[in-house]
Amino acid sequence: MGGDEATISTDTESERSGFRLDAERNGASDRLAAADDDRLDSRRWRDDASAGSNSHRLANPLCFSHCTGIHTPMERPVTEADLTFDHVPQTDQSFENALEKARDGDRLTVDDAIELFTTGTDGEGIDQRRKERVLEAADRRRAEVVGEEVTFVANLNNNVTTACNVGCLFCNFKDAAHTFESDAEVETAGFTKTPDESREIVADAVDRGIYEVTSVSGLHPAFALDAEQREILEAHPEPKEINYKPPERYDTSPGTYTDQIAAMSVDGVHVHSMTPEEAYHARRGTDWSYEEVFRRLKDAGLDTVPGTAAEILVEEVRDVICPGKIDTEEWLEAMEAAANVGLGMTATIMYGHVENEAHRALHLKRIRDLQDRTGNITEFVPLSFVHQNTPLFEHDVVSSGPSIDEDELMIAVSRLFLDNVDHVQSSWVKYGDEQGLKMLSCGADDYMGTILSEEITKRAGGGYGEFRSFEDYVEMISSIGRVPVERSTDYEKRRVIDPESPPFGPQLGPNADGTPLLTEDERAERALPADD
Ligand SMILES: C[S@@+](CC[C@H](N)C(=O)[O-])C[C@H]1O[C@@H](n2cnc3c(N)ncnc32)[C@H](O)[C@@H]1O
Ligand SMILES: Nc1c(NC[C@H](O)[C@H](O)[C@H](O)CO)[nH]c(=O)[nH]c1=O
Ligand SMILES: N[C@@H](Cc1ccc(O)cc1)C(=O)O
Ligand code: SF4
Repeated sequence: MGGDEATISTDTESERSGFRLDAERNGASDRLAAADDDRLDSRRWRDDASAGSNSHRLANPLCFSHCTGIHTPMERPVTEADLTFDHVPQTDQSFENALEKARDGDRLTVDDAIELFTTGTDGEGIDQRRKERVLEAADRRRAEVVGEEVTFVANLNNNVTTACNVGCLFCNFKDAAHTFESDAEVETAGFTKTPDESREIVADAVDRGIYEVTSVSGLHPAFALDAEQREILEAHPEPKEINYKPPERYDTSPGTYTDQIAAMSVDGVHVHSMTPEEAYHARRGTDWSYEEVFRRLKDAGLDTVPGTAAEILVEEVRDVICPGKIDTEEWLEAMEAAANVGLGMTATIMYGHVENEAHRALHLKRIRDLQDRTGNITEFVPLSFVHQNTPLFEHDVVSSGPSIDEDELMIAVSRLFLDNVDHVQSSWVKYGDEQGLKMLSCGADDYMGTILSEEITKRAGGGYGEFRSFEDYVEMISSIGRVPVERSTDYEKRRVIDPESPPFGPQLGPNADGTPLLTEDERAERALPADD
C-alpha cells in the first residue's frame, strides 16, 4: 500500500468530510473505532434512507464504476485508520511450543495459530525452514485423519444472477442491480436466469453425469424466498429500504429461491445452495427465523449449504471489505439454523487482502466453535483472494493477493487447527493445477469439483479455467502418488478410481454411467455432423 491513505476514490477534502458526516449519521465511525467483534448490529446501510437512487450516484463523484446504487457508510476513502487494527499478530506463545502442540495433536489456541501462520512472531517475514515444518506436521495430520485418498465431486456451478447491491469491495462477480432494469440507460454486463433456464442447464449437466449443482448468486432486488415472502415484500411501505423491487421492473426475473431450487433439483441431483448472505436476503422484510427459511428451502429440494459469505469473521475486517454484508454473529446464526434443520454445510475463509494473521486465527476459532456446536461442516475451503479486477486493488487498498507462502500456511494451519473438520479443500480455481496439487501435501485432501463453468474467480481476474475432467483429475492425483476418489457432496459415497482402467467418467450422479465429461469444445465437435 502506498502513501498515508489508501483511497477507493479520487475525491476532494470537502467531499470527503461530507461522507464522514454521512458515515457518522449511520454510526459507522463508532463502529470503525470499536473492535467489538460480538456486536449483533448488522446491515449498516439498510436504514440509510438517502441510498439507492441513480441520481445520487450520478451526482456523487465517489461513485466509481462499481457503485451499486445503494451506498454503504464505507463508500468513502479507506483510510490508514481503518486499516489500523486492534487485533494484531502478537502473542506470548513461542513458535516451537505451538508446533510441538500441533505435532502432538493438542487442541490449538488462537495464539498457537498466529505463531504457525507467521512462522513465529519473534521474527519478520516467513522463515522457510519453519514453514516446511508446519507443512510437514499438517501433511502428517492429513494422513492420520483421512489417509491417502484425494476426493473430488462431479459438479456444476450454476450462478442464477450477478445482480447485487451489497457492494463487497473484494468482489467483481456482481453487477449493479439498476443496470438490469428494463428502463436502464446502459446495457447490463451481467446475467439473470429464470428457473426454466436454470433447469435446462442443470438437466444437461445431470445427463452428463454430475452428482451436484452448486448455485451461489448476487442478491437480486426482485428475488423473494417464495410467494408468501413476495406478498410481504410487495406490501412493504418502503420497499427500497429493504432492497426490494418488483420483478416487473426487470427484463428478466430470477423468480423465487424456492422455484430456482425446485427447478435445479433435476432427477434428485444434489443441490448445494443458499449462502448465509442469500438466506438473509430470503428473509428480509419478514420476522421469520433462519430455521423457517431453511426449512422452506429444504422442502423445495435444497440439500446442503455453501459456507461462503464468511470472508473473515472479524468485524474490523468486514467493516473494510464488506460493510454491507451480514456480520459475524448473523453468519453464525444462519449456519446454525441450517444445521438445526438437518442441512449439511461447508465453511470457507477468504484471505489475503487487508487482514492479518490474528484475524485468520480468530476466524478459524469461530469455525471450530461452530463445528463443536453443529458437527455439520463436511469440509473447510480456503479461498485465496483474487485481486486483479476488484475495487480493493483498483483503489490501492491492497497491492496483491496472498503470497504462495501464505497460501500454503493457510491450508496447513486450517488442517492443524480444525481438529473437528475432516476435509480441507484445495481449490484449483484459485491455485491452478501445480500449486493446487502441492496443497494436497500441505494438509488438503479434497480437490474440489469439475464445476463445468466458473464466474466468480474469472471475473475477479483469475486465469485457471472453468473445468477439470475426470481424466485430468486421475492424471493429476496419480502423478503425486495418491488415490483418486469420486465422492458425493457429503463424502458418504465414495468410489475409488483405478488409474489403469480408463475411460474415466462420473458414476455417482443420478444419471451417471461412467461416460467421460467432455469440454464444451469437444461436445460441440461431437455434435457436428461427421465429415465424410
Ligand atoms: C460472489 S459470492 C456469491 C454468493 C453471495 N452473494 C454471497 O456473498 O454469499 C460467493 C463468495 O465468493 C468469494 N469471492 C468473491 N470474490 C472473490 C475474490 N475476488 N477472490 C476470492 N473469492 C472471492 C467470497 O468468499 C464470496 O462470499
Ligand atoms: N464451487 C467452487 C468451489 N468449491 C465447491 C466444491 O466444488 C463443491 O461444490 C463442494 O466441495 C461441495 O461438494 N471452490 C471454488 O474455489 N470455486 C468454486 O466455484
Ligand atoms: N463460489 C465460491 C466457492 C465455493 C462455493 C461453494 C462451496 O461449498 C465452497 C466454495 C467461489 O468461487 O469462490
Ligand atoms: S460477494 Fe456476494 S454479496 Fe458481496 S457483492 Fe459479491 S455477489 Fe454481492
